[in-house]
Amino acid sequence: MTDILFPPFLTIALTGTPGTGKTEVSKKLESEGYRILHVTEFIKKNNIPSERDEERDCDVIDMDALEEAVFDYQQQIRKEYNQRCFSEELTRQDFHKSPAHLPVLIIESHLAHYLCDLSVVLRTHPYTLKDRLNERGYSDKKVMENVLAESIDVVLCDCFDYCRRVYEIETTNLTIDETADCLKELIHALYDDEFDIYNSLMEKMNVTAENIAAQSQSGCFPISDVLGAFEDDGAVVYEDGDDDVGDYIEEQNPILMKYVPGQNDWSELTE
Ligand SMILES: Nc1ncnc2c1ncn2[C@@H]1O[C@H](COP(=O)(O)OP(=O)(O)O)[C@@H](O)[C@H]1O
Repeated sequence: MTDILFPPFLTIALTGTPGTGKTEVSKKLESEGYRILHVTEFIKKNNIPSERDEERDCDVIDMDALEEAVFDYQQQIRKEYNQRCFSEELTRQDFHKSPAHLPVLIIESHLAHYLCDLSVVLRTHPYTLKDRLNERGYSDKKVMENVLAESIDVVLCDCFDYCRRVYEIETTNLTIDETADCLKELIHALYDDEFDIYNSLMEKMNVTAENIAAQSQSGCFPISDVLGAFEDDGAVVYEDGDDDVGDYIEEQNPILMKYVPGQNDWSELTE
């Protein structure tokens, strides 16, 4: 029962230097029913403030405002998901049967790793990236800035500063569909892995369906409320921000895994 009442809802960043395929790959997943938040569209829709940097030919976003708006959005879809999960009595097995049943939101943007603590970085060989960005009509300066950033792992290094788990998919010799397949394989395995960690935390804290039922009519409420309630009873809560489970396993990290087609076994993510 506990898994029905408390499915962890994962938010995963799909990040990478511009031109590495984030938009195309996420659109492919979206067409199959996965939940995707495209940050560029989200910024426009929610009127997130930004300033134009003419010299670098880009917009500088107010990250605090973006973070707040994304957090509100996550809360909303997490609540919708929990209600659905409860009313349809979804089980752990169901989560993998349809993308709509999987409690995962993918945030797609070169800024996404500032908003999540799990990230997947798409990588592309700088020569290939250069061609793609030229085709996009970027100025020589902007092409070089991005190609250099890809060469020296700028996004990857940022991920290590901001995220507790980091995965790379080398896409240079993959098609968009193949990259999307790698990503799907990874997020399903990652979800199972996080689920096990989450359950072990629940067990440690003696959070059972009976305990929860005693506290809530519906069984649908934010995990922070539950953790708070058990903390009042003397339970130890690993907390540093809003991701309690994340902090619990923080000592294992940072972890970096690279996707090698045909060789990865995502079922053993933590090893
Ligand atoms: N794996 C790939 N193979 C071939 N072309 C790709 C691949 N990934 C992306 N592209 C092409 O590169 C360009 C940039 O892709 P896009 O998804 O817009 O990147 P991003 O969102 O990371 O900036 C597009 O024209 C896209 O079709």
